[in-house]
Amino acid sequence: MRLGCIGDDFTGSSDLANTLAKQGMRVTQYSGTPGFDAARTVDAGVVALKSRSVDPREAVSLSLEALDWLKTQGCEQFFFKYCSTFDSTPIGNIGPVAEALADALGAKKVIVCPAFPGTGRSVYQGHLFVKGSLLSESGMESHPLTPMTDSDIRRWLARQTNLGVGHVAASSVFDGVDAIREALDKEQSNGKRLIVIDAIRDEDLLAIGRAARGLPLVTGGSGVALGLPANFGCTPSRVPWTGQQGRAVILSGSCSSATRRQVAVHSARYPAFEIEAADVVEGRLVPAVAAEWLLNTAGLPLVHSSADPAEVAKVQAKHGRERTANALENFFAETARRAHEGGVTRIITAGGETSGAVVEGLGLETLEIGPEIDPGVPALRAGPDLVVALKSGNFGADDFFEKADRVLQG
Ligand SMILES: Nc1ncnc2c1ncn2[C@@H]1O[C@H](COP(=O)(O)OP(=O)(O)O)[C@@H](O)[C@H]1O
Ligand SMILES: O=C(O)[C@@H](O)C(=O)COP(=O)(O)O
Repeated sequence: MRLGCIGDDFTGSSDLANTLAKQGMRVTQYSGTPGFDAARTVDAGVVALKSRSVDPREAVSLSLEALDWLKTQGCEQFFFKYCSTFDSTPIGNIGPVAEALADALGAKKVIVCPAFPGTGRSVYQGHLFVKGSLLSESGMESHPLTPMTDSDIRRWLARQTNLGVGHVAASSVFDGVDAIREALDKEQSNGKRLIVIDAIRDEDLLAIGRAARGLPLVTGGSGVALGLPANFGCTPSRVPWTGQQGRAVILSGSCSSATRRQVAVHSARYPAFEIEAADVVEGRLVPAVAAEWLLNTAGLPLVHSSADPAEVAKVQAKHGRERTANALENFFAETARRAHEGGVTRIITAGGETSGAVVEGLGLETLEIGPEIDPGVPALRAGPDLVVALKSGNFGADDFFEKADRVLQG
């Protein structure tokens, strides 16, 4: 293994794995830090953690454990993957984890770059934009767990860390690899260790990737990983895939705008079961009921709790943010387990936390990376009789669910 990656959620990890696989690396995604050695054929290992929304101390300890394992697998460079919308709170977890990894690796200048132009995320003058809106006006300001109310990544990150936060401006990035290296060195000599870099286009990310050659630690969205495989001699290639026949279901616990559109489009054509969060938290609706409905419903059935921000706020005010999230995540995990037990062979999930809960609930240890369904979302093989797609909240076209199932079938 040459590139060791730590993802702060499961959809994000598959997004990163997808980028690396398309650029020619042989990639495996692991659910949590494995208790076994990676296969010798793996070039890049992605340890998926559910560390985005936990206590910062837990996130640091999970990430350091993953780092230790990746080191023992022989990695030469490490990548910390977080969301292209920089999902975090004023106290973490991006800053604390990046700081701990930098200290553990003795990294003196660490790139921070959430840009992912393929999905409309760009960083300019240290500010993050999502499809033409500032991050704080993109809908992310009302995310159920990590509301992003400040688009200035430098300012937001500085609240989370004791390390100096620097910046490399677009003008240096446009001037190419040497200018980027010079700008990083300058920030380092000014005492800045976490350095936000502007990036607007894929070519910017490729240049940043080349400039990152030899740096022990790189952090960002999957975009900035675009240029890393070339540093290891890899070239873009077609990702092999054998499809999976059988029955499919969709589970969505994402309340992001893109998912809500996808849920609306899918519900107009296929059976859909909308669950009320309060029914789950208060125990009126149990997974057995949802699983039975899925197993008795033909077509491409969808179970979802993808409510709008006002409804989310209402249930959170009554039951608390964490309690509501945990109840729903456990609900989806158990529903998935029962559906798989009942013979389902293709599972499509929407939402990072939701997907993490489902993958852990199903006990899936490793995921092999297949072809891309929509930007940032690959098909994944979890075992001889199960394939999955883990869709990030704001990724995917409006007809994503139908399309995902076609790709999973092969
Ligand atoms: N109707 C709802 N009300 C409150 N919280 C919800 C509702 N539906 C889902 N959630 C919770 O909101 C969080 C959504 O996060 P996630 O699954 O990561 O989606 P996304 O990828 O869109 O951010 C999860 O913890 C989920 O359990
Ligand atoms: O970088 C991204 O945007 C994604 O890979 C990702 O991490 C999204 O997270 P969720 O929206 O919580 O699924």
